[in-house]
Amino acid sequence: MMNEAMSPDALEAALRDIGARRYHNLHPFHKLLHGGELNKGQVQAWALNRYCYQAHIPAKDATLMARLPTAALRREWRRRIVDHDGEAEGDGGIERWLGLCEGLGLDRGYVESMRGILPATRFAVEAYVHFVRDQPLLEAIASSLTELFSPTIISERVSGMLAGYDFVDEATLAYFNKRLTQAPRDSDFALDYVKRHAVRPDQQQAVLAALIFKCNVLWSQLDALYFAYVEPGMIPPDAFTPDGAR
Ligand SMILES: O=C(O)c1cc(C(=O)O)c2c(n1)C(=O)C(=O)c1cc(C(=O)O)[nH]c1-2
Repeated sequence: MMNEAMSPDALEAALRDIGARRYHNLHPFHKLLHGGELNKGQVQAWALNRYCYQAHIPAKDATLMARLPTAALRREWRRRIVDHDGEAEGDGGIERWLGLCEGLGLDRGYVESMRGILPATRFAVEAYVHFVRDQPLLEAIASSLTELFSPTIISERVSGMLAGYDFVDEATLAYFNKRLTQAPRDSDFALDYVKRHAVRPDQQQAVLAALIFKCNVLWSQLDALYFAYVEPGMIPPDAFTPDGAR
């Protein structure tokens, strides 16, 4: 534990160092996904499970927004909810994620029901929602900072998947185009907030821990996918089975 406060820039460097060592671009499942080395069933399993994450993000952001003290902060944060839910039926990131799932041949109703989600996916996603609901606001905001690192992985993913899979095209991956502008806008705001408000050493250690927690939320979802659909291939009862009965 450090006893002295870091400068805002040193704090940013420490946050970025966490991303460099723990962000989910480093996970073996992502390396397979982006390298074109998975089969269609494995890519379907990824999209299906990630739907659970996407679908919970607006709930997470609504609980965070409820605790923001000013109209200016709430206005800023509410854009995230609109980005995911859209302004109208048929619009927004969740809809685009469903489009990705359908483009991969999954049934929309099956995806939305979340019946085939891995138990560990659900636990990880719920842990994130509960963390943001229950922890101090500063830590809740800091937990979104994985998005600082997402533009790089999204670019790698889109080019890797287009090159690697004949069952994927640009329309299927449309979700990611918007994220390339939304994520930097959101993470710039959150980073600025954290640098201005995490001034004491205990606050700085808490925001670093929050980012580590969030990296673990993302990492453990990929562990579960790897264990069920790559090796040793242990699919839990009632979870999605590629080409199998649903
Ligand atoms: O494709 C990715 O690897 C990736 C990563 C992350 C992230 O780092 O948490 C998010 C997203 N995508 C994403 O699409 C998204 O909407 C999102 C919201 C959040 C958040 O914590 O509020 N993270 C992410």
